[in-house]
Amino acid sequence: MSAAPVRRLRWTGLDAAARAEALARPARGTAAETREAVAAIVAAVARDGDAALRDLTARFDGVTQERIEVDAGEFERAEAAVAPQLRSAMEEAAARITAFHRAGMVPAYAVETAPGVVCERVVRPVVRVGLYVPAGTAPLPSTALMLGVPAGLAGCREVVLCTPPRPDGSADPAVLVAARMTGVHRVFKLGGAQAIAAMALGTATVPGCDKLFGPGNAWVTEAKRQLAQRGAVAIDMPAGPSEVMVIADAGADPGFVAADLLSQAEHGADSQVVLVSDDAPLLDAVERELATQLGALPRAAVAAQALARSRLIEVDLLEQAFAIANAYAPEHLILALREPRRWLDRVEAAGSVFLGDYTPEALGDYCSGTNHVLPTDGAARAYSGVSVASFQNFISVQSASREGVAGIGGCAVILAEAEGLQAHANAVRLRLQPAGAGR
Ligand SMILES: NC(=O)c1ccc[n+]([C@@H]2O[C@H](COP(=O)([O-])OP(=O)(O)OC[C@H]3O[C@@H](n4cnc5c(N)ncnc54)[C@H](O)[C@@H]3O)[C@@H](O)[C@H]2O)c1
Ligand SMILES: N[C@H](CO)Cc1c[nH]c[nH+]1
Ligand SMILES: [Zn+2]
Repeated sequence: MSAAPVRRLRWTGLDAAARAEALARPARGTAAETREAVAAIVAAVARDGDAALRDLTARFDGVTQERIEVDAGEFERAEAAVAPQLRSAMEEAAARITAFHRAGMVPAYAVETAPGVVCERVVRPVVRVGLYVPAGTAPLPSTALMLGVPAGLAGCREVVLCTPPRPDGSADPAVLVAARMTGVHRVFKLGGAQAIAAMALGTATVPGCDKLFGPGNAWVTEAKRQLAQRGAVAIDMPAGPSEVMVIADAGADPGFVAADLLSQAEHGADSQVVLVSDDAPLLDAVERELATQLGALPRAAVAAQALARSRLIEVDLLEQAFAIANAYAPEHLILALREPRRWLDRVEAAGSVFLGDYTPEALGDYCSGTNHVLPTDGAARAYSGVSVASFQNFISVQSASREGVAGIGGCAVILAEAEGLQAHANAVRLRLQPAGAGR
């Protein structure tokens, strides 16, 4: 397969409108069509529960389901089907994901903010969580690790996982092994918007969850958005089609850069890959490498479609590249630069950053230890990737002694009266009276 023509742009020559257009994510299919299709799927699941799940799975996955939930026999068959080498790679990855995520756990704390007044924050797991593991174009057992490990560290009481069925009606064995490895309690063979609706709304078979996690295609992401918007469930973040932006200088290896771009392009036709460089010869060399490497990929057809919607941007100065990256807020940002750490302070919005020529994004996808469930579509401006905290609630607690309220109560009374909220003022003032005075 020959390389798809990747759009090449010179930043300096673009006016404001052309720059905005250059950084806009291309519309996926027709967005309105996706919105309407998802609304209909959600309405069907709300109305008909399991019957709708069976219909929709037949329609979109081509599978007629007797049983939606994975049973003990299927888990056993999965354990037997997964090669020992794959199992130990998953164990190795899970250990590093655990190490990184455990180190980032936020502790409870307490502060005496005034004599006799103690303010605390205690940490509790979200009780029932729903994980989505994609398996449309490729089953992603690594996503089961990325979600299962932090859910386990948080101590969630019920961890439910949905993943699309294979054509024979079974779930991907490696996804099942990863689910078991991380302590997931129940697995359902459901994909797409119907899986999200089932976990958000609950059906006779699938328990309704408090919060949903995980990436997915346009239907999955839109279902999460719609269900969160109507208050049916909380969600982690918008985590849609994969994206990578590479900022490369003249010293970057064009082969490495092309390989990193293709590694995200192969996820799906709607993946976004963008290269920004201050070196025209590097951009030329990457274009040539893309053509060569693409031809050898089994998923060349998918990657070529993604490349056709992506771009190579030439800038005058690397400073401009960082302004572009912060405006675009990519899911993944690779700094293929000679002194990448020196530039890190300039990064304001990105899901995950990869420093230097020897840190391919694929390491973060699988086994460096960081999470690969990350905000897409510019959501990295305000959202962070999944962490243990995503699976926790942080509850503030305070206690004041009689002396404590005596010390700070006057402050509350003044503020309450300024807001015209007399009952608030009374609730404090009553406690400021000497013991037994009029009570
Ligand atoms: N942002 C992240 O953190 C992150 C991480 C991993 C993967 N991803 C992305 O996740 C996505 C996975 O997508 P996928 O498609 O391979 O798997 P998926 O599991 O997300 O979607 C497959 C499901 O989509 C449903 N579907 C298919 N066609 C449909 C239609 N016409 N109408 C309604 N529903 C339909 C089916 O029910 C099917 O089970 C990719 O885009 C990948 O880039 C993102
Ligand atoms: N790159 C994806 C996140 O955008 C994660 C992934 C899973 N497997 C391979 N890659
Ligand atoms: Zn990937």
